[in-house]
Amino acid sequence: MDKELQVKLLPLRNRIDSLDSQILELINERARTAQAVGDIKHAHNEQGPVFRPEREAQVIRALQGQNKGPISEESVEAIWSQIISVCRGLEQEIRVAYLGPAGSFSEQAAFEFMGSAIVGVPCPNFDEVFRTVEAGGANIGIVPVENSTEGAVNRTLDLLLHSPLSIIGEHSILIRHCLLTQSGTTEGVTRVLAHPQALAQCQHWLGMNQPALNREPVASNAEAARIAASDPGVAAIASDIAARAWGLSIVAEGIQDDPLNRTRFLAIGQIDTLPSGRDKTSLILAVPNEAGAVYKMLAPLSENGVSMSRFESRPARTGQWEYYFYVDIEGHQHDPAVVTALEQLQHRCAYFKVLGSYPRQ
Ligand SMILES: O=C(O)C(=O)C[C@]1(C(=O)O)C=C[C@@H](O)C=C1
Repeated sequence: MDKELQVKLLPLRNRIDSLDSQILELINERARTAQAVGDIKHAHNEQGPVFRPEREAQVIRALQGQNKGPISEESVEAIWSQIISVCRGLEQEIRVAYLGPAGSFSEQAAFEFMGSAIVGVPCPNFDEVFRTVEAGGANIGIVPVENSTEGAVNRTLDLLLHSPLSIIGEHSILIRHCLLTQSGTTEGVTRVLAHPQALAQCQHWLGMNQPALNREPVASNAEAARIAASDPGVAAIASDIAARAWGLSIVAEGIQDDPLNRTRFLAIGQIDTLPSGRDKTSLILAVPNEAGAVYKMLAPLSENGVSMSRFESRPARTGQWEYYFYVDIEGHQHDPAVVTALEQLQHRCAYFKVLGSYPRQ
């Protein structure tokens, strides 16, 4: 390196070394303090959850509020999610279940939401994610609930209906699909495998660029990558992370029809999340199949100034054109306006379930 450049850089690098030493000492002090918090939690209630989603959201939002830059608010979130993850991991080993195998978007969402200091529990399907968390094999589950191109993930909605678990958080990620094969070309390839949602999200691109490939649905994109890794006649639609995980080559990147394709994931668990100051509450409702019933059912929300941010319906499978309505509202179920609205709403519904309140992303 040029001598003059070295002379200029040296004091700045020395300063960075000294700052890093201070940051390291402070992070370790923070970790020891979190361990002390953990000791108190364990002493008070052996089964008590170490993971407090509302507290983590408050810590990050407070720091974003104090941040004077030049680092961005997203960077504050990324750095402190990781610091908190490590502190939490010292308090207790946190197991997180999601749809595997390695390299799935669910895995990406799990590690982004919970940080790297977790033990991943990949599951073969969404039912198994719920079952694993319900049975205590994992503390948290991560499941997709909606995609910006394809809409609701119906299996997740159906599982939420009967599960005793609560929604404790949400996290959305950008979905970038790639076409993957062993060779990096589609020569000799006859089939393309992917999760049905991914096939739907790439249908236009496939029609224009790979019309000869037979499209076949499988349980997950990562599963498609796993199969492609052992069969040169198979292409998979999956992430670049899956390409690395399964030793595949990328034929084409960003093949989803919508370049801003996002999927929102829910964190599910057995925790009663407290108000964080900026929350959402998810409900499942049903009313008899009568004129104006849905309108009447929802009136208590607007009457109490509670905003609805999502409304989705699923057939109740009674053969009577009856539906379950999946409704997200702003606020926490303990907020006074929400308490009143939910009390009134419950009286108008044939079915009423609070899926949980959790910090808004
Ligand atoms: O405040 C707590 O309850 C902690 O356990 C500390 C801490 C943190 O590192 O800030 C870690 C885990 C919890 O999910 C919330 C916050």
